[in-house]
Amino acid sequence: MQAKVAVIMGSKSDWPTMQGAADIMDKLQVAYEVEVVSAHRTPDRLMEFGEQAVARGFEVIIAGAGGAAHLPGMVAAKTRLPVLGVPVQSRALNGMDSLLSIVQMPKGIAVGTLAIGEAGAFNAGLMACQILANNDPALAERLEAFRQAQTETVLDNPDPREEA
Ligand SMILES: Nc1c(C(=O)O)ncn1[C@@H]1O[C@H](COP(=O)(O)O)[C@@H](O)[C@H]1O
Repeated sequence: MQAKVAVIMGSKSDWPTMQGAADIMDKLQVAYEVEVVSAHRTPDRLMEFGEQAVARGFEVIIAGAGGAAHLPGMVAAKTRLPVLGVPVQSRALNGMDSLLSIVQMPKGIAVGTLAIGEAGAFNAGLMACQILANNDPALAERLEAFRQAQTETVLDNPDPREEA
């Protein structure tokens, strides 16, 4: 299946966080590719990735990075594809550095910034699915079913003192 989502990250050490995006895309049967690309450590690779992303058939890019997280903004600068930025939780500053590096883009180059950490990565994957579902009725159905099941789990377990 042609992967329409690219999940890129600044380092292998980001994978435990970025796996959240993979988890929901696996669940919703959306194909993706995963690559380490770093604006700082592999700048030429980043430029090449950004230049070739449309031709490779991607429709959404999820980019996770921690600390001085320039990757999402830089890849957004090189492609018209929507970029979803995931701030990876850094040890020194708890991810506030990552968040602020990603969220405050200059007007004219957009990055959709998600929450810090694995939940943000999961939601980035979910949002990628929501974008693709606009042109994929079968995926839209799977998304509706996922949302319905989530709602039912909450409604079926209203007592906060009991295990879900
Ligand atoms: N923020 C960036 C970029 C980038 O923005 O291009 N490249 C690597 N990094 C980040 O450095 C952190 C530490 O990386 P190491 O664990 O490899 O030292 C990672 O969270 C990575 O995303």
